[in-house]
Amino acid sequence: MLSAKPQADRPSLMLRGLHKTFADVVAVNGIDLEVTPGECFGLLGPNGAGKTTTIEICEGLTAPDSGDVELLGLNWRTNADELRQRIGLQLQETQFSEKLTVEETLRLFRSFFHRGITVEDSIKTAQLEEKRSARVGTLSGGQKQRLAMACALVGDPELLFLDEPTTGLDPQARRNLWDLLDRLKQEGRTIILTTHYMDEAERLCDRVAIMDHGRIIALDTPPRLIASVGGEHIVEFAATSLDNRNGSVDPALLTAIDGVESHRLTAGIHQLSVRELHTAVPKIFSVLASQGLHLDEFRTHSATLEDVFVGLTGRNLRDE
Ligand SMILES: Nc1ncnc2c1ncn2[C@@H]1O[C@H](COP(=O)(O)OP(=O)(O)OP(=O)(O)O)[C@@H](O)[C@H]1O
Repeated sequence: MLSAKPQADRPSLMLRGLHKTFADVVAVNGIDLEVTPGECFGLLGPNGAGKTTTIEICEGLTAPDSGDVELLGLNWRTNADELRQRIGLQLQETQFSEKLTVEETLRLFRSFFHRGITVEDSIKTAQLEEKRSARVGTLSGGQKQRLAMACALVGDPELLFLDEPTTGLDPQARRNLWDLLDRLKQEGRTIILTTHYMDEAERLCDRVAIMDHGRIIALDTPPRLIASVGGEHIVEFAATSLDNRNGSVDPALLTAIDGVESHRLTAGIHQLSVRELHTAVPKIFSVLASQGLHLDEFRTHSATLEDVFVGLTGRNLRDE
């Protein structure tokens, strides 16, 4: 049985003024952050935003150029041995020995820790019972990710770092990993994860920091971040004029509609954030009709963290 006991009296992670530059690339550009015990905290952002560099500095794998890192009230300069015993890491890619079995791999990792859970419990937690005697080289991508998770858990860590835990997994394997993370959260562990999947951050994280160009550009709970978009719904459409001349529509006519909170035009697609679809959509249609426009595309969706990123940067996360 897992037995993490978070200390409620101090942050599990505290970052102050963190900077890291690689040659001429500023990877981390002044990050301040506190993560509370028991929290599942997400670093979210496009490729190259600085998530991995930030998490690797936290893990003691990369030295910052400047700034302070405190984990569980300890730091890497003076408490490295103790920290290694108390945190769990899942790196973006883990190279296991292909010839070892799942059980042998976990025995090896368990031997690194003075205390922890049994190999048996770690196999059970990661639902790898059927694969205990399989060589690592024969595991599927999802099973390898679960093995990496089991290795991160075998020391019974208070604080768990997961770098893109579900990247490259099929939808079912992702859901299985989410279920495992739910169980770890219920046990009160502090989890810090990076992801570029919006749905993953929304589903798993108590709070999320959205990163871009080495900075945190927004930080809050997913519902509050999404509420910051201004409307619960996003309406997207493309329009052309009936006489095929000009499909443009004056944004002021759209933002004047009651319940339309904002308008953006990207690559010919109008994007409106809207409070209530059933009142706003008929009015959008009548504005378009009054301008002699007809719709080429029209879709709506509930606002997501992706829309928060677009609202803040004018770019899509996936464009990077
Ligand atoms: N060891 C390194 N040497 C040189 N540049 C690096 C190194 N590590 C990271 N970078 C650069 O720093 C920037 C931030 O990279 P980082 O991997 O932290 O971003 P990320 O948000 O984790 O992206 P991804 O989602 O693609 O992993 C990028 O421009 C990257 O190319």
